[in-house]
Amino acid sequence: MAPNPHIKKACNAMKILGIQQAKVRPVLRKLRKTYDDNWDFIEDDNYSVLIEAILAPDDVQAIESKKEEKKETEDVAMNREKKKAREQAQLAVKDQEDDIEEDEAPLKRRFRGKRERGCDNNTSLSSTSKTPNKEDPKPQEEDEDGETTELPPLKRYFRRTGERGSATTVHNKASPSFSSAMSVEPKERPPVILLPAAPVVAENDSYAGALIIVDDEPFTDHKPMIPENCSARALEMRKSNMYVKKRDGETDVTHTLNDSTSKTASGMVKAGGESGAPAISNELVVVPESEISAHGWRAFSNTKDITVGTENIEIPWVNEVNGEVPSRFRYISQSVAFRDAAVKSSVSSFSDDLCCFSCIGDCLVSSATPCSCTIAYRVDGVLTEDFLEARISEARDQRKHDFHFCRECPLEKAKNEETLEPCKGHIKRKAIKECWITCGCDKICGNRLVQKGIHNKLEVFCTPNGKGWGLRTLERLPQGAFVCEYIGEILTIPELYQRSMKGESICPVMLDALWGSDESLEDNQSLCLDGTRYGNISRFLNHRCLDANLIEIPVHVETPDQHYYHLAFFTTRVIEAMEELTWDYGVDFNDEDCLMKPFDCVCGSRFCRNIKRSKKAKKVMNRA
Ligand SMILES: C[S@@+](CC[C@H](N)C(=O)[O-])C[C@H]1O[C@@H](n2cnc3c(N)ncnc32)[C@H](O)[C@@H]1O
Repeated sequence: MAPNPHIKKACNAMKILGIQQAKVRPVLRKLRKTYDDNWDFIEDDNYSVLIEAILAPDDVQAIESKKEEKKETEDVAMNREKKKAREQAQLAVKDQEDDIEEDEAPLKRRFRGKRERGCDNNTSLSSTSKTPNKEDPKPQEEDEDGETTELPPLKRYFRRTGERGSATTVHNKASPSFSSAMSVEPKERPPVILLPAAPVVAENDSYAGALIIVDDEPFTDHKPMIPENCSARALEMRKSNMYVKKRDGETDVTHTLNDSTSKTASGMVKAGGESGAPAISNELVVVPESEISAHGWRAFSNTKDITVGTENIEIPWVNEVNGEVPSRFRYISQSVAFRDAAVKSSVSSFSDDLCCFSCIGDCLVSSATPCSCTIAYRVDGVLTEDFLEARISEARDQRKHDFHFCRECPLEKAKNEETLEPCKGHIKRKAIKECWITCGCDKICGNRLVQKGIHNKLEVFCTPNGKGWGLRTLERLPQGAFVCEYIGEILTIPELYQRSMKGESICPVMLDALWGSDESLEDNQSLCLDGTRYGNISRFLNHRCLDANLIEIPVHVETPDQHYYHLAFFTTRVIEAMEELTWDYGVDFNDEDCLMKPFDCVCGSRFCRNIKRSKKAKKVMNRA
């Protein structure tokens, strides 16, 4: 029988608190009986019922009535028992902490790829993933016991007195044991922030669940994080997660977990409940505040919309696997040139033959003049079957690959080696040309699809099989549908190499569809996109060898200059709701020169290129 995912989730949550599975399971069994298998109750409020029941196992019945009581008086702060339970749990964590070798700053850990632990999988294509059994391409199954050697996330982020690294202070009057476990008193206290590992989603509010400690910084800097029009409901929902520390005139006023009102000097935010005792969050992460921008904050805390309002629709993120949050990046919905890239978008550079000057209305439906731009879209907003099939077969069938070869390949030149290696070739790709403002048609024209942006319901989620974060659709998508564009910084190839040389994480996609067709490609014309620092949801798309459900197609919109184009992802087949979206990065897992840091592919495709196969199997694959 398949393991019950709720049980696994509960055990994982308890493991984070240092409570072993053996203790959890029997109590869970009791609770399930008591609650008629209603997991909502058990999972509510970060398993508070379960924690209580574990620490007072004979009291399940009492807990139930307590729970009801709590429901009635929604804002009454957590009762003593619960607080005690949490303190004890924190203490347990603290005790285990002694074994941990602390050798790097907590923030680094948070942002660095930690594929082994699930989702802290820095988006960069250059991080290393969990090493799977290369002989077994199957995505790694969730394995309860398989994680026993790993450190629970909570432990990793807590520091203790006297430890190295950036010192942090967390005052916690409500929970002395917790406080003492975390207090470090350096000569100069740097500002710190507590991140809730699993932020709360607030309904009808764009801000949710962040927890702030502002120290020695004007509070106004953090204003965007706590909108003044924040709803009472949102405040309530966050009360268990938000604490504000503020320098109030000459006095350093610390509003702590135990304060009756956590109120800023300006009176802007009241984080405490009516009872005056905000609950302690059991999944706090201490990070130096100095390294988190206000924008970064929004990205972390807003589970409801990772795009921070920049897209047509909200795109939530969820983590049902562990307590990690997505790595820091700035969300942008349009690519931006980093520095040297020659990207020219001017109306004057469009000659009449580059646009459908004489079209009227919608180019896809008006038949008076055949539109010179349209080649790919159908009136129902998807790619024509012929166009899509041709692109898929070009991409997947190596025999149909048509290559351009550069005289001096930008990729080879950027290596700065003594001898210039010959170009390895760039696949010729047919591009879509969309109508633009220079065309005669209307804005509603069906040949303006990619430029209108994302319109499907998508979600960023933590994959359960070691790939880190991924992107999935929340609705059924037809074949040939536009999903999203690869957005990032537009870099020249020399700029990309500079980043790579510095050891920076990079997540590049080459815009090389026309390299080699142009005899004299200048340095500032050989371009790529890097979504690491600035990017959109496409930075969460994971790789799948060959039979991915998305394909990337070049799209020209506002730049007749062919060196820069948009790279848009379309569905290769019907995709059901909740399916992960993937594309074939085109990585050669044997290429040691590859700019992208290698990862061990767990795509699960039977065509996976990262598996050592017998010659016979390879032949079969090539024939497929
Ligand atoms: C563009 S990012 C994709 C998002 C990423 N999973 C994250 O958590 O931010 C690319 C990185 O994801 C991981 N990844 C993507 N596809 C993978 C696969 N098929 N198998 C293992 N890791 C994968 C690799 O670490 C890769 O460097």
